[in-house]
Amino acid sequence: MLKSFKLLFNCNLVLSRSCSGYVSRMRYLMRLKEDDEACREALKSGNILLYHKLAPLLQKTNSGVYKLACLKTSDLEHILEKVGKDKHFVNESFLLGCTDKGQPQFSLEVGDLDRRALEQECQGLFVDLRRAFFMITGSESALVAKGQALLRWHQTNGFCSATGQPTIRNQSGSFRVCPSSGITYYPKMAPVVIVLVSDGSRCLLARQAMFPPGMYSALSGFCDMGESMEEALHREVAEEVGLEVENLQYSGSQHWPFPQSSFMLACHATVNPDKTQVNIDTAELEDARWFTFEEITEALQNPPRNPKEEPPVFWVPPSYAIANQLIQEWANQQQLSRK
Ligand SMILES: NC(=O)C1=CN([C@@H]2O[C@H](COP(=O)(O)OP(=O)(O)OC[C@H]3O[C@@H](n4cnc5c(N)ncnc54)[C@H](O)[C@@H]3O)[C@@H](O)[C@H]2O)C=CC1
Ligand SMILES: [Mg+2]
Repeated sequence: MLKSFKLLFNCNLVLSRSCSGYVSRMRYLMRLKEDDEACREALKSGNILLYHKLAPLLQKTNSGVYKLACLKTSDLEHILEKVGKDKHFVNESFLLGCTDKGQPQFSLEVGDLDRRALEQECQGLFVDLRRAFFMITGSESALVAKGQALLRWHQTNGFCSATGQPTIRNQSGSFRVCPSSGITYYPKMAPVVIVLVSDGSRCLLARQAMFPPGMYSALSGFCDMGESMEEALHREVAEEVGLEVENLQYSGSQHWPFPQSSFMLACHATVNPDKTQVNIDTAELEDARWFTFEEITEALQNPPRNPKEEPPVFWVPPSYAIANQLIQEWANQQQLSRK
């Protein structure tokens, strides 16, 4: 018994020595997800992102730009006590990941506490997430989006759909379980296709009535049950603008926290340049138009910077959104083909 234990112990040592930093971090996170005690321990030396009614806390740096606020657990405990909350409230946090240096990261919803008092104590500002995407970097955006999505999922999955009984979270928040039925619920994302359609020299962008004024994006839509990505993509373009696309080219994927966590699958596609007449489904879209390379270049170079200022007449989603990536790729391709 002792011999086999020693062997196992040595194997683990060899494994951890031979593992790359990335592999070690992933193994560490895997353990935190599954081991409540280890996760509680990690929280003590972790960083926490704060959300007030799902709006993340940002802090202004000395250079005047905003960054995502990552509070040390011990500092947050102190702040909570100052605003009249028990410091053990930090244990409600959910595990998000860890930094390159192995520092665990968590998210915590503080919507029941006084927003102004917290902003003052933390020297920050709770900002609507869509607005925050224009204010922080890409890697911060991915983390803050994940944090919000996880909080929202837990807020809306507090009861078992089979028994109606309350579900209980594990310490990391990687699942909830109904003690009555034994059903385990895991956080979910809905698959969504997004496609930038080109006729060779122009690209097709559309807007929904709910978009902010002037913003146009690539065509998108939720996958139906049983559909492949390709089928969903052909169907969505046909439904929304009455066109048949060909030459699908996969570009990439992204988690998107709205409306309830989407898994975005992004592609390029083309239409026959002789068949570009759009026929809009007005129940879904307010407008859909073909944009030239010059219009796209101008929009990419002039994103709206200050939400208080009048936005440009035509603009595209922020650089973090995968729609922006598709538009960038198309513009780069056009530039190359024009040389
Ligand atoms: N990250 C990015 O660059 C972009 C992300 N998106 C996201 O993609 C999502 C889907 O795009 P839409 O064009 O609005 O989809 P859509 O064209 O399928 O229309 C939305 C409608 O689909 C129905 N629907 C079907 N399954 C649904 C589900 N699982 N959840 C919610 N509604 C469902 C509802 O009636 C809803 O009103 C948007 O909510 C948006 O957040 C959209 C464009 C760019
Ligand atoms: Mg759509």
